[in-house]
Amino acid sequence: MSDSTPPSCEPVRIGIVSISDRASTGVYEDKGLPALQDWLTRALHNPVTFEPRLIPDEQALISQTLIELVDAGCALVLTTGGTGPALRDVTPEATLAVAHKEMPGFGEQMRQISLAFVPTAILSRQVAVIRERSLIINLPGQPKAIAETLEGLKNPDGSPRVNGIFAAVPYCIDLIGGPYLETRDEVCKAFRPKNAVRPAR
Ligand SMILES: Nc1ncnc2c1ncn2[C@@H]1O[C@H](COP(=O)(O)OP(=O)(O)OP(=O)(O)O)[C@@H](O)[C@H]1O
Ligand SMILES: Nc1nc2c(c(=O)[nH]1)N[C@H]1C(S)=C(S)[C@@H](COP(=O)(O)O)O[C@H]1N2
Repeated sequence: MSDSTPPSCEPVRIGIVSISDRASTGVYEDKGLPALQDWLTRALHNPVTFEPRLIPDEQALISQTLIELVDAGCALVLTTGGTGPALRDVTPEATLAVAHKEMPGFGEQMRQISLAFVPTAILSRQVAVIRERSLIINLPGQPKAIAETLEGLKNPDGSPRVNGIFAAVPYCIDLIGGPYLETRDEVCKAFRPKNAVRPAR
């Protein structure tokens, strides 16, 4: 726990899944897992136990991995890669196959944010779902897309220009009975309705 960790911070287990045929077979170095871990470590005060997985674009294996991570107690699972239109891109199908509820707002907002960065943002079919007490979110495979979609776009003075999707993640996890996530405002200011904000202890 770092010095800046509020004393009340609950520990959280987070699954991070990089889905790439080439990174998983060593054709190129995987940059997805380090990017996910770095961003989440910067954004969260909570002590995090990461559950990292690097797997190829195989639908059954992706679904099985997501189920295992939920069963292992991950309150949040973030995937990167395999959301596009290519024949091997099946991450959304594998995610929907394990869904108990769909959360379409996350995909809609991520495509909106990504349009501020690349015109091909509309090619990402990314989805988010709830399975049991876990929120599973697909992010695009470009490593830089991870911070872009989670954090959004900032003005030169650091104020948010387009809200990243992570702003809504802590309250979503509250609502499914997970740990209370506390973010570093300079990276991502989480939004909760007033009655859901826990007073500092
Ligand atoms: N895990 C990763 N590590 C590093 N770069 C990646 C990774 N995943 C994707 N990229 C980069 O982002 C681009 C788009 O990602 P996408 O998920 O569409 O990969 P892809 O073209 O289907 O190939 P693969 O599944 O073999 O990574 C890739 O071509 C690659 O340059
Ligand atoms: N923020 C952001 N979103 C992005 C991109 C990006 O570079 N940044 N790349 C786009 C591209 S080129 C594609 S093909 C789709 C799907 O990417 P994936 O198959 O790597 O998941 O994500 C899109 N979304």
